[in-house]
Amino acid sequence: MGAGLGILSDIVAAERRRLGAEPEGPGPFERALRGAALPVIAEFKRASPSLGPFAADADPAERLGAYVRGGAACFSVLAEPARFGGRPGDFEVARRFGRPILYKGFVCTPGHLREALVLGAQAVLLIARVLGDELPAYAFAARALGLEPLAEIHAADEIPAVQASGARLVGWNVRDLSDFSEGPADPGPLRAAFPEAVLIRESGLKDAAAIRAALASGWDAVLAGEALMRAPDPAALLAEARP
Ligand SMILES: O=C(O)c1ccccc1NCC(=O)[C@H](O)[C@H](O)COP(=O)(O)O
Repeated sequence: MGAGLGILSDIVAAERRRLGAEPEGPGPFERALRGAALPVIAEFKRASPSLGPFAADADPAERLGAYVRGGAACFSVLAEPARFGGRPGDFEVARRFGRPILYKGFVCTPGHLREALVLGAQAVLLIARVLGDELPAYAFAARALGLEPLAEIHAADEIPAVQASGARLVGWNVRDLSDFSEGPADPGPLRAAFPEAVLIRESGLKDAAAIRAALASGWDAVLAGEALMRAPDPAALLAEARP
C-alpha cells in the first residue's frame, strides 16, 4: 500500500471480512440511477484541466436547481479547487436538493474519502489511472465509510483492478487524462467484464442528442458536465435528452 493508505488497512480488512459474510446491496446513488427515467449524473464544475475556467461565476443553486427540474437522477460535484474550481460550499448547496451526490476529484489520499463523507456525498469517484493497484483498497475503504465507489476506467488494462474492487458503479471516461483527447465509447466489452454493474459513459457529451444516443447505445447512465454548465437552459437540455 502506498503512502497514507496504510492507516486504512484495518478498515479495509474489516470490510473484506464483512463482504465475505454478507453480499453488499445497492446504495442510494446506484438506486437513483437504476430507477431513473433520465439516468444522468449532472455535473457542477467551474473549470476543468482541458478548458481552464469556463463557468467561473456559475451559481450552484441556480444550476443544480435546473438539473433537478430537468430530471437529472444524481449530481456530480467537483471538490478539487485548483483545476476544477471546486468549493466546499457547493456541496452544502447540492445537499439541499436531495439528489445523491458524487464527490469528484483526483482522489488519492484517505483524506479525500473523509472529505467526501464530511461534505455529505453518497458516492466517490475512484480513477483507475490515478490509483492503479490501490483502487481495490480505496473502494473497500470507501464502502467501509458508507460511500459508494464509482470506479473509472479509460483503458482495457485497467479492468482487472476495477473487477477486484467489487465496484457496482463503473464509469468509462472517453477523455484521456494525459492529453485530453477523446476516444470511442463502446459498452460491449465493459458489459462482459461487469455484467451486474451500472455502466456509466463519462465526458464529451455535447448536447441532448448525444446523451440520448449514449443511453440508446447500451450505457446504463451518463455523466455530463460542460454541456450542462454552458447551457443557457440546462433543464430544457435535460428534458430534451429523455429517452
Ligand atoms: O474535464 C477535463 O478536462 C478533465 C481532464 C482530465 C481529467 C479529468 C477531467 N474531467 C473530469 C471528468 O470526468 C469530467 O468532468 C466529466 O466526465 C464530465 O465531462 P464533460 O461532460 O466533458 O464536462
